[in-house]
Amino acid sequence: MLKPEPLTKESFTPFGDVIEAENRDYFMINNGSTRRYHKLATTQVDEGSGVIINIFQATPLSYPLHIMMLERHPKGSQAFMPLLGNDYLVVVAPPGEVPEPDSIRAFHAKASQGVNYHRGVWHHPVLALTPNDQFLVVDRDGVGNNCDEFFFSEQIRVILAPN
Ligand SMILES: NC(=O)N[C@@H](O)C(=O)O
Ligand code: NI
Repeated sequence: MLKPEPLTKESFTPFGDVIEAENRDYFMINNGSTRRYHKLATTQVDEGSGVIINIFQATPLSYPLHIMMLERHPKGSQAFMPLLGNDYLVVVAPPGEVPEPDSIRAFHAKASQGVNYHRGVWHHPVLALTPNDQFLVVDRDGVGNNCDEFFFSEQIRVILAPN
């Protein structure tokens, strides 16, 4: 059974960045009225591609969830930031030719935390916990395929239990 662990900058390092203000460095801007939590994550795109900003509106899958597939974006990073104040789940595996079932990890992301998957990191499509939840998504826009999907064989039973 795959149980989500708390999402922290340190624990997520093999997969990308955590976008959050809590306990992060900042400097003051706008004449002292604003804290700038600077460069919490960086976007990665291949030569000649651009970075776009989207909103994903997602509905929860049913849990416990049989993780049947993971995907990766070989040409660029992909960041998710919750917009409506809800926690969500993140399921990832390290970059590699195919995702290794034993290396799959799940994280419980707080509503104040975003994630930035580095290019090539295997991840499950967005896992909302609240109906019609919305996320700001920053990712790559360019020519060519930027989404590889990998489906596990029937015998591989990775079950995500959120609580
Ligand atoms: N396919 C798509 O745009 N969404 C996925 O990449 C995802 O990570 O949710
Ligand atoms: Ni994705």
